[in-house]
Amino acid sequence: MLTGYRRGGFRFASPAGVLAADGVVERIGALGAVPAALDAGALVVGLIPFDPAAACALTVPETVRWGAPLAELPAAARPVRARWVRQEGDPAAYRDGVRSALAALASDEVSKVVLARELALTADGPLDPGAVLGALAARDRDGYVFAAPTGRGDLVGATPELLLSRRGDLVVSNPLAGSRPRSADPALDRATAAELLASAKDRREHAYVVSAIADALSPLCATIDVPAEPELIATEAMWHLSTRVTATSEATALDLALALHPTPAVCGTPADAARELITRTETFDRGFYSGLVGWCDSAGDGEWAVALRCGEIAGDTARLFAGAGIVAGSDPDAELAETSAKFRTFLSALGAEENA
Ligand SMILES: C=C(O[C@H]1C=CC=C(C(=O)O)[C@@H]1O)C(=O)O
Repeated sequence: MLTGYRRGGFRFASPAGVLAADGVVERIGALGAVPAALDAGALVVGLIPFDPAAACALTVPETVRWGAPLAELPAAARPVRARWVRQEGDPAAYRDGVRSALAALASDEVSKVVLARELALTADGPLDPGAVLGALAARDRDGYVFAAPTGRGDLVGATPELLLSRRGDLVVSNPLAGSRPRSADPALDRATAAELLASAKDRREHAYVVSAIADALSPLCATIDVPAEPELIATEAMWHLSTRVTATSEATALDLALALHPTPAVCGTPADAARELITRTETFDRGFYSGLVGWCDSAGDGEWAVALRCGEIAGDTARLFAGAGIVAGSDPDAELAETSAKFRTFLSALGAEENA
């Protein structure tokens, strides 16, 4: 179901199952144009950008199929056989950006900001987004693996972060923030995880996200449960601090997700000052990276993941994105290393490595 992805389609694999949507009944280019009511059984699927005022890439698809979760299927690893001819990125500029963010933090302009960088890889021929999707799905059986058209190309990724799901009236939001790269040495890997869980700086970075989510959800929910302590979760490349917030609400999954987006896991605190600092510091347009990817149905059920660990594939180029939360006490070299580690899953699916 996943590798059959073609431009104009939509694929979204979550721990609940795989959604394959194809064909277009209606294209929705702005959040204000999302139909207030859908025909029974119809879905809205696609991408919402980091900047909610920018154009979105949502559709009401013609056909919708659901399949078993990836974790229940055999993993068919299929590396993308591309010959890479060029790689462009500017790690030094990222480090400088972190330094200016630290100055903004010191002057109390913001308490947290998430800064991202871009890595562009060029192959000697056209890339197949369906093959990249398949390679990511073979490596990540438990996360949210997706492909969707952006207008310029296709955004393909494997994100660990669920912004929000709603089934019936049960709402789940699972923010992540505070990270360490994993290690191939099991003892070092366990020690790194324990160090992350005990790190006051990372707990602060995480707490900004959890409290923003609790504040935004509370007025829209009849009940809400916010665990007091974060837990650890692992992807192939990263450890993260994670908090699973549960709530009950009658609002739709899309309305709830929009009330949260962008959280301090991708923007910062306070949000307006952080967004301004991001615009001033980052040298590229985030587009759909750190936006939302998912679906909502006519009953208001749905799942929206944060579009991270992803790349936009257009022709022979893959543009990858990764960011890291900066708070007082962050170290520019460590944040750069964190973004490199976050690139790793996508790069290994491409059969590539970051040039030092
Ligand atoms: C912004 C990204 O990650 C976010 C999600 C999890 C952990 C994060 C962190 O520890 O900085 C980020 O807030 C990214 O992967 O590009």
